[in-house]
Amino acid sequence: MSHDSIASALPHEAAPVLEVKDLHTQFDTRAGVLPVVNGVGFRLHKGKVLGLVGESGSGKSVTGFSIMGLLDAAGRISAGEVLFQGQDLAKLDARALRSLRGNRMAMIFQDPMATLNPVLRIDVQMLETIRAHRRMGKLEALEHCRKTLARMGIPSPAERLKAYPHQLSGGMRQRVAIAIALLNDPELIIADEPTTALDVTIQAQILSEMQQLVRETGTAMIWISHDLSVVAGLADDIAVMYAGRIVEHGSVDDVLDNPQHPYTQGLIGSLPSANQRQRRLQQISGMAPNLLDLPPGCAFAPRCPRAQPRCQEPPALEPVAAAGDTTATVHTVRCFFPGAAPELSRSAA
Ligand SMILES: Nc1ncnc2c1ncn2[C@@H]1O[C@H](COP(=O)(O)OP(=O)(O)OP(=O)(O)O)[C@@H](O)[C@H]1O
Repeated sequence: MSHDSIASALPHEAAPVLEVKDLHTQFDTRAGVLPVVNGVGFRLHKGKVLGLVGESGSGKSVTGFSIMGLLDAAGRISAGEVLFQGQDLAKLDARALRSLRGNRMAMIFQDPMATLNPVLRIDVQMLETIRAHRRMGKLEALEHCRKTLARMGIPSPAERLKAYPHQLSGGMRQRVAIAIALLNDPELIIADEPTTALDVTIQAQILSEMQQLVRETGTAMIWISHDLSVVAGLADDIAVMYAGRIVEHGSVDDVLDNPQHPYTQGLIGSLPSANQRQRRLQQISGMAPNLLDLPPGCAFAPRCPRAQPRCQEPPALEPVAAAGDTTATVHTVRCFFPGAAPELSRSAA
């Protein structure tokens, strides 16, 4: 039984906020058609955080852009569905997508200046975001802006509202960009490595604020990161991407305590840990694949210590154990030879 049929057989499952089905995204490049997302699928429920992880170039950001309708002119969804509250976003035109973004769904970028306009005061930018999507008197809207900045841990929000972006520190700018994304109470947030450029203490504060926000508002969130340790503390589920495919998916506990795919095990093995002096940092040998020349079977096989002749065929995403009668995400792995590597689990790290 495939993962999809198991997931749809779960009893009394609430409708997901987002369901991505067999998503394929390509770019036209000079060298040819680049297949960047190659059959990604998952469900995301209200109040849940999915951590999308993988090495640079694995297709995490393009998955986020595809969902949000933010692909540039060279990119397109070539197959699949992106069901947001049941509506297929892949079929909406640019105008309809624009009206959903900043309103019912929002994206947060690594660089806050992708959101902020350098020549406009913060209050002007925030008020514009509110006015574009809802009716609110100016005083009420300003109060809403102040509260939203305060919610993101910004001190003296009334003063910050009068500032220009360059008058704020990098961490503060990112908090403001996140506050703008939150202004209209989105049902879905996609955060693309928003804390990667910040120092670790500010990163930890923002992660904890985001976690609280999800608990309070029930927003569903995708947190994109190359860093498993960041998503470990924040996400409910993890999807590990390699060469545009999900190779392992499940709850944080399942994926980190019982990783089955050699690639997930490699990512966990490369994490620095508290007892690092007793354990050598491991590397995943070899290079990420050339997307223009993907192997016919498992894309990870050329780097995989467990590869066998059968890996010339493409493995499907299959459940690790028989699905129980719970609504928790079924732990799945895309590998013909999955297996535990207990010395690499989070508890051993
Ligand atoms: N606009 C584009 N045109 C052509 N190729 C693109 C475009 N955007 C992304 N790509 C290619 O798609 C692949 C995946 O990129 P993506 O940004 O999704 O990776 P990622 O997993 O998010 O990595 P990173 O953490 O480095 O951002 C890369 O090979 C990249 O070069």
